[in-house]
Amino acid sequence: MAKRVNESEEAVPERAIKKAKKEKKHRLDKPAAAPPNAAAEIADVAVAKEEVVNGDESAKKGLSKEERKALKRAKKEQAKLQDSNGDVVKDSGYSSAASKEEKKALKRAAKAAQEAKDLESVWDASPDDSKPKQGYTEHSELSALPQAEIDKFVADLALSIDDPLKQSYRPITSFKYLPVKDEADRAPFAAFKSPTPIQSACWPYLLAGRDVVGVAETGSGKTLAFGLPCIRHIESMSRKQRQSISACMVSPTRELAMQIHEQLSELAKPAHLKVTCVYGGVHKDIQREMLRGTNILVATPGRLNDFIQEGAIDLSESTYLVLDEADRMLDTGFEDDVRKIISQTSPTGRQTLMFTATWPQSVRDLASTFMTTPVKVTIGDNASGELRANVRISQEVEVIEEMQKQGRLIELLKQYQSGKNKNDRILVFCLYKKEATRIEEFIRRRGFPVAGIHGDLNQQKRTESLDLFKTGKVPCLVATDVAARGLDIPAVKVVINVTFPLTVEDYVHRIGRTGRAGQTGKAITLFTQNEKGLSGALINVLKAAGQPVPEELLKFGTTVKKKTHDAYGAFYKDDGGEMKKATKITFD
Ligand SMILES: Nc1ncnc2c1ncn2[C@@H]1O[C@H](COP(=O)(O)OP(=O)(O)OP(=O)(O)O)[C@@H](O)[C@H]1O
Repeated sequence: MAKRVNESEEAVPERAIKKAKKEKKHRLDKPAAAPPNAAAEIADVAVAKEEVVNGDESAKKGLSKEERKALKRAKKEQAKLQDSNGDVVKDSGYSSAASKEEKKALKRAAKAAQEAKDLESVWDASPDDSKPKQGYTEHSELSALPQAEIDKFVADLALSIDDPLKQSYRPITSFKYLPVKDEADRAPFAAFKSPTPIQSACWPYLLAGRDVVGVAETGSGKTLAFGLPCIRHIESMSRKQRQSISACMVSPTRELAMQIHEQLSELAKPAHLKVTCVYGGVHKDIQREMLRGTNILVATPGRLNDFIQEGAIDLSESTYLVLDEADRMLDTGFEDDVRKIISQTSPTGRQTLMFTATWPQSVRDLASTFMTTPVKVTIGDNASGELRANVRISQEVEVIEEMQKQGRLIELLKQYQSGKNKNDRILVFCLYKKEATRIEEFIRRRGFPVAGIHGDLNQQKRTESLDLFKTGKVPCLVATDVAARGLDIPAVKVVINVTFPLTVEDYVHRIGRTGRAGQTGKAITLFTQNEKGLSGALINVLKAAGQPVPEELLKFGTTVKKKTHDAYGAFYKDDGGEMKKATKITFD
């Protein structure tokens, strides 16, 4: 069961505190005459705290200013309470003076120290000193916020955090609570008001060096959620450690890899780290040249494995591994490639991250085999990670006949791309490459400026089409599912699904190209008899997002069938590596 953050605060093990209390009880001659009062309690906590902290300066750093002060006060008090034999000589009245806040602060202090120890044990999986020693110190002002404020934040944003180690970090509710070495490190966030929910919930755990599965709606800032801690991870390394590729981020499509590369390069500027992108469909020579001095590698799996095989890339020192669109990466089409990649990364002390908007049951077990006690962060009142679409997208489903589709598409384009909306961006999805070519031609013939992106086009043409669409020079783009995941294209007003995708997960990603970064969006789906096997799953997605479910769709049935095709993932696997043929379905 997922636990809401901070709910488990009381459940933090305070073994050291208990031990100190026990020893103290033993020492006292008159335990019955000196029942534990607040003063003794506080002193005990202080003793325990000291026990935990003393041997470890870094743990001390885990305390806020307030916590340190409270600790000092408690220690002083304890000294007053004991004579040279260690016996209690008087009740100083501290119990009444000791405020609840101080007790709370001490508890948090003990917890912070314990967490520092726990964390160390996570990193101690690597016995040598060649791995980064990460640590996360909660900003003192964040620690000082009343718990009620944190609880409200968690409830309002529906953050759900399931942490087997129960570290219960407070979400980083504001950029000012983000630990930075230098104020310049905040520059990449200058345009943003506050961290998105997935960023605020994940950052503390990622900065602390934990493995994380992050599930949050499309367009919710997951790239920075895993990108920022990556920079910090490498900054915590010695110069020598940084000489190899320290971090590797894997993405299912070339365009998404390029986009991650672009964002990470911005983020890495203040730290002077080099980010390089390798993907299929272009000559290897230039990419090979670019690899020298790389700190962070962004790649598609096939090209990455090619380079590993020929010895141009060595991931043996990579201790930060991200699978973006993780469910896609772990599905049949990519699983073997991903296994190979993971087997090449550092076997010890590796931090493994998986991010996605959809987290089907079918990949969860496999994912856990690559991770160490991962924290699962889910956003959106969806602790179990059910399939959910972004609720700011209004979804319309029209059940029609196959032969009516083209006519209806033109009607929709006329409706949404005329008058003052002439330049509104519309993304049209098809299922097959040949279908995309045909639809693109059809739209062009009807007088609409249009571009296309799919696997039959060479990379230059794909990049060109995407640029034309991104910059608004061409307001309509026809795409296959190569464009379904991750692409962050500004102001896509409408997504039209001419043919439904193979999975409802892909549907959620396709429509997620609109309504990004807090904006609203619209998705129109033409649904035919041919896709009726997916009607149940689609109905669930519509209902969960509070969207209307047409009667005609209900007629197809509400049963959710198990995913049947192993080709999921192999379908648009599109990098330069060896292409694995889809096993059950063949595509044109
Ligand atoms: N804290 C923030 N506040 C506002 N906008 C943000 C913030 N962080 C990131 N963004 C912007 O939100 C947009 C979407 O981010 P991103 O592409 O990382 O989403 P995503 O969650 O990875 O989406 P998808 O699931 O489709 O891959 C980007 O334009 C990004 O610049």
